[in-house]
Amino acid sequence: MKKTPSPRNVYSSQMKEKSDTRHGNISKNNNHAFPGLSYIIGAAKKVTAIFRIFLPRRQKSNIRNGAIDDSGSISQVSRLSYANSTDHSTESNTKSSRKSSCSYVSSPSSKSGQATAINFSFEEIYKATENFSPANKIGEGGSGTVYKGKLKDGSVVAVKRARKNKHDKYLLVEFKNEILTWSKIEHLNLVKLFGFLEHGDERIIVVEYVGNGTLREHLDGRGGNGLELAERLDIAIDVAHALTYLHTYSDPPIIHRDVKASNILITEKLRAKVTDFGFARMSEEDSAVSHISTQVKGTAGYLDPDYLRTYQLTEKSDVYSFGVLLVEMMTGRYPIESKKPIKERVTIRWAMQCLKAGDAILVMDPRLRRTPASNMAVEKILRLADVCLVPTRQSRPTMKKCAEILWKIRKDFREKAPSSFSSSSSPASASESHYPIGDAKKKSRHISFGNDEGDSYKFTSA
Ligand SMILES: Nc1ncnc2c1ncn2[C@@H]1O[C@H](COP(=O)(O)OP(=O)(O)OP(=O)(O)O)[C@@H](O)[C@H]1O
Repeated sequence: MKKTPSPRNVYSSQMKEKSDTRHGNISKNNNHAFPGLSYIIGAAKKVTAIFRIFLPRRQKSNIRNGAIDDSGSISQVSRLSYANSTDHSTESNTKSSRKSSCSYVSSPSSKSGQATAINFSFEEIYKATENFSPANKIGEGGSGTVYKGKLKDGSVVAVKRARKNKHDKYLLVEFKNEILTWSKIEHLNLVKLFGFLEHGDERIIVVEYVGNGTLREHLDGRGGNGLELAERLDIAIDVAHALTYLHTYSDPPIIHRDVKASNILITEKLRAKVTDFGFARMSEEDSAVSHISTQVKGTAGYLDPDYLRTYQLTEKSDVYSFGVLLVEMMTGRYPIESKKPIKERVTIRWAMQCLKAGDAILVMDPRLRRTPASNMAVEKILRLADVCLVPTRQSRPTMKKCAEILWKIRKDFREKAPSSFSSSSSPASASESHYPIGDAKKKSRHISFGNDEGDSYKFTSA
């Protein structure tokens, strides 16, 4: 177990903040015993030909947008890790087609189950994206710009080009961390890494293209018509599977640290793939180490308060973020709604209060069709969210348990509303009535998920 410094000291005097209000990512560095060093070095040793690791030497707080204090108010804070510069000059590199300075790799088509990532050349990347043609631009994130590309073997890929910042070595550390972590991952519900390019101040990641927008866009109705409950349940289960794989079946276990609706990409069949491993952390080799004391990173509104308080990172921080995500999926709201009345601003707080008052129906996304079966399913999903969100991490379920509970909810919902799973599903109409939710008054944290016959999953929190 790592020795943890006093969070108070770190907060009071050793954090620097910088502002970028577009994003909500948070990164707070505890550098007293910065285990990132040992982690990166350890991980680097394990991979045969590896990156030269640049270790952070200074302390900083990296918070991209709003953080919530105990009273639920939002303070403007920022993130340093990715720079503001939009300098994407291609000229300096257009003549270069040499391989990048990172040389770890193998073929993306390898079936060995080993980590795979191609070390792309500039030439390949330029060809794939037609010189980063604006016509191929598909998105812009806190870390840079994303382009659609086509590799010479015909694979369609997303090319993520990091924003340049020569002065911030954290960018490089994060980039290398992302490649190292991502290259170890292979799961249907996780976006696959194809390769990377790192040379000078140019940092590019090439990943599987998932072309149907983000979950957040779907919830906003920007892609499709807002997702039916059955589709949301399938997506929640996909995310639970992805996180179960990372926590339980990947070697070493991986904590994603930035689970949020905009990091979940949706396929044409409305299934989910989790992306973005910029903040992910691998657990130490030593299985006795159950948590890591580290920089606090994540996104405002999704961040585990226990992690913020103690700097101890465990997989239960992802479980907390997953709880926030479930609430987001059931309500359609963002985790922080700064334009709503005060009591509704922090969506999880508002939703959980309504749930406990027996009014889960009030928080249900107005786009969702109201039926007795869907009302019941939403209530059960919110109860699962409630246990994911308990303040003490030990009391939260594992992701595997969350997946099992969601399967059961889906099975019951399918039995009660088979038509919800057919193609005839349509969004709620304003005229459809609201049905009361049965058993909504349960206030105990000891909850059961199951059918009326008592066939249930139980989870008891503290
Ligand atoms: N693999 C992909 N396939 C298709 N589109 C993608 C892919 N990855 C990202 N995008 C698109 O690019 C946008 C920006 O993605 P990116 O991961 O850089 O940023 P973000 O997750 O929104 O922000 P941040 O990096 O600050 O968390 C996404 O919202 C999505 O629309």
